[in-house]
Amino acid sequence: MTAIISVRNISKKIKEHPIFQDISFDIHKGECVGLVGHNGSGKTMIMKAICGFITIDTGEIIINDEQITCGTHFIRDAGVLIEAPVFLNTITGYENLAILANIQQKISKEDIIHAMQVVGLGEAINKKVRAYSLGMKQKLRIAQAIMENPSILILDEPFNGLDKASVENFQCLLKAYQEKGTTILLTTHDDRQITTLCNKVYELDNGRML
Ligand SMILES: Nc1ncnc2c1ncn2[C@@H]1O[C@H](COP(=O)(O)OP(=O)(O)OP(=O)(O)O)[C@@H](O)[C@H]1O
Repeated sequence: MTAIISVRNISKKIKEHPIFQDISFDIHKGECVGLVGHNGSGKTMIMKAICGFITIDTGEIIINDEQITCGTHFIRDAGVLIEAPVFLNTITGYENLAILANIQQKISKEDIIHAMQVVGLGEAINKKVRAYSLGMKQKLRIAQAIMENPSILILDEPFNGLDKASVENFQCLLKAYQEKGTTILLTTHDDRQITTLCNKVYELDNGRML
């Protein structure tokens, strides 16, 4: 079976400091793969490379048979949650997502509202983002990642800031996505999420795969 995401021998240095070295792995359709490792081990940077947000020095990244190249070929049909997006505080959560949805023009108002409801923001659709709590902002980021019903999800510590019930809700959501064939790459520092969700786990130490 051809891999949806194929990472082949990628390496990157910044100012002679190795960020990640000789990383290779494949992710097949419907798999949920976990990247784990201590702070600064390179998880986020590898995810950024996979999305085409940063350059790599060597190796290649192939997604759905297309080579990812920073600046020209970004990941497509993917929901990405890496670092905090800049939400506008003075408008509602819904309006923020509507602005972002307008870029691709793939989804309707109902799709945005549905995404907000499934992550547990049903009551906060028309609330200004400045009145959102930390966990609510995290749910808005998740809603943004899933709203276009992407075939790939790249999620960097998606459970951060979520309460217990919201963690369980999001786990169920990810399981459902996986069952319908969504390919998922996630990082988390919580072993329970890895055990519950991931088919495969890759551990990083100082930019190298163990
Ligand atoms: N913009 C940057 N310029 C230089 N070095 C950077 C930059 N961003 C990250 N790094 C370095 O890259 C290495 C890997 O960082 P990365 O953010 O990928 O770690 P991580 O495994 O995601 O950590 P955490 O668990 O804390 O999120 C670290 O040594 C970090 O200092």
